[in-house]
Amino acid sequence: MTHKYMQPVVEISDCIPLLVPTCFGAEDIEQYLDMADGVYLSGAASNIDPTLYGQENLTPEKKQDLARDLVDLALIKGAVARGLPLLGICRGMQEMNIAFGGDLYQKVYAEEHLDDHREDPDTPPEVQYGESHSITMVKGTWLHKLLGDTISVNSLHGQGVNNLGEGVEPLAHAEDGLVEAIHVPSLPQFTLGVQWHPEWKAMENPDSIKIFKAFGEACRRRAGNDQDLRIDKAS
Ligand SMILES: N[C@@H](CCC(=O)NCCCC(=O)O)C(=O)O
Repeated sequence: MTHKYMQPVVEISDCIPLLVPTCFGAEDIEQYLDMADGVYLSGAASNIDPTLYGQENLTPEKKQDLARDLVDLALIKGAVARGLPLLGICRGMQEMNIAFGGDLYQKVYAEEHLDDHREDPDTPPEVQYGESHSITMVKGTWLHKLLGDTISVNSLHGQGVNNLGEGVEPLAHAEDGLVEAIHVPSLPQFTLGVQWHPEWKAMENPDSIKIFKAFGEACRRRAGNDQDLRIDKAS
């Protein structure tokens, strides 16, 4: 978990991060969840083990991280059971879809009907995380109310959501139709997965600010602590 992912959760969501190590298995997940008011799943370069969604591995040249897969799937299932808000970014959104029984395109770039959503790794980070394409929100959804009809997003992924998991619904699509945001509207809590990276320079992006604020508010509602009780705001 890098500073890039943590900073907006601290500075915009106004949450206190509690990091869950992925190297000790999922045994202690319930104890971590006892201390949490929400679950935030970051992106990462590794691909999810496709046997977890019933497919053979079509990208053996790519890194996997089964330890993270197992911990994050357990975190998602625990968060669902406990009514904890869920925010997943990029790989985190892909994990959410798999946790609900969905699957992925293992190579979005090899699908004839889809564009290549990968970054150019030979360019500087500012270029890799720069605006890449537009997405259109599904009308009538809460994300449409929050962000409007369309926004521009960055794009740094080779895989993408194909069949949606049970109860998972799309909130936004890319120009080629690829699912760019999901939620699980049958659940009472805030759920949001996004395929782009709102955490990148989030303070400079009004759409990212709205997303991280919404997550923070959902966490505070879950904690039963809507009011801002910070000492520096008390006087
Ligand atoms: N392997 C998946 C993961 C995509 C992803 O999360 N990329 C982010 C990597 C860099 C970062 O964390 O900022 C895929 O390729 O679809």
